[in-house]
Amino acid sequence: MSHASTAPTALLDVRDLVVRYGPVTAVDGVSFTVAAGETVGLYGPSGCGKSSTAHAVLRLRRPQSGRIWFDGTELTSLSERRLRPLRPRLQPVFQDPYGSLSPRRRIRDQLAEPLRVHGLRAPAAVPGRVAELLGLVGLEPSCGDRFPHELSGGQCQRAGIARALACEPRLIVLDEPVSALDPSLRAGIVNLLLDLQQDLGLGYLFICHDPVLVRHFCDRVLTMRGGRVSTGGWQSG
Ligand SMILES: Nc1ncnc2c1ncn2[C@@H]1O[C@H](COP(=O)(O)OP(=O)(O)OP(=O)(O)O)[C@@H](O)[C@H]1O
Repeated sequence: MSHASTAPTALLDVRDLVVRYGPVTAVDGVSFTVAAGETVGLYGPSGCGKSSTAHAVLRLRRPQSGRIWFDGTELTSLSERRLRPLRPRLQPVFQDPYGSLSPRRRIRDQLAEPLRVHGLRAPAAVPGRVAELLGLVGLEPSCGDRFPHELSGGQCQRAGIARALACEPRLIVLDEPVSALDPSLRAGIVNLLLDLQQDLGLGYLFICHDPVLVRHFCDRVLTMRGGRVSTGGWQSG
């Protein structure tokens, strides 16, 4: 049986992905899998195609070719309408902790929104779940009453992670989630992500250009260069 016709068993299965911007080929035939509970790193220098790969996985950008399977469903051919019920299960956490949240709404309301929109909790159970989410990411209950600009960068990134968790994801795409933070705060966020993965069995696709961090954090690392994944597993630099 050929690879293309093999039924995917991984949580995420990306095959022969190609992303172009006009004449620029940003991703050139990339294939990889992420299993439930596994962290796979996409590592490489600026411009090698990491974010374009992540955006295609999140369906923020349609690839020119290739197939992306998530939890047994092929995403690339799905209409927006049929993709909608899957979206909560596949969540992003981006580099800029303030940019991931709405500046004009209290954290509590931003955590409650996906619970209501996706029907994940009955209205009466929403405040309790919001408190639970704040606790899961190590934020004081009072943080729920604040606006993003009233939180530190680290607190704000925790709130962004809580918002992703509110959707009850199976896979989180972590696009440089600590690189905008003060170095003293990074270990706290990394350890939080590792603890959450252990407790919730999450799969992580971890986009990173820091060789030390990617090695520490990931079960497997794919090194990208010029839109392609180098063969031979881990390569430094
Ligand atoms: N919207 C766009 N329009 C045109 N070219 C783009 C666009 N986004 C990315 N590119 C180009 O695609 C290539 C891959 O970029 P991409 O952002 O995916 O790489 P990256 O590894 O994530 O880099 P960085 O770490 O700097 O974000 C680069 O040559 C980049 O200039």
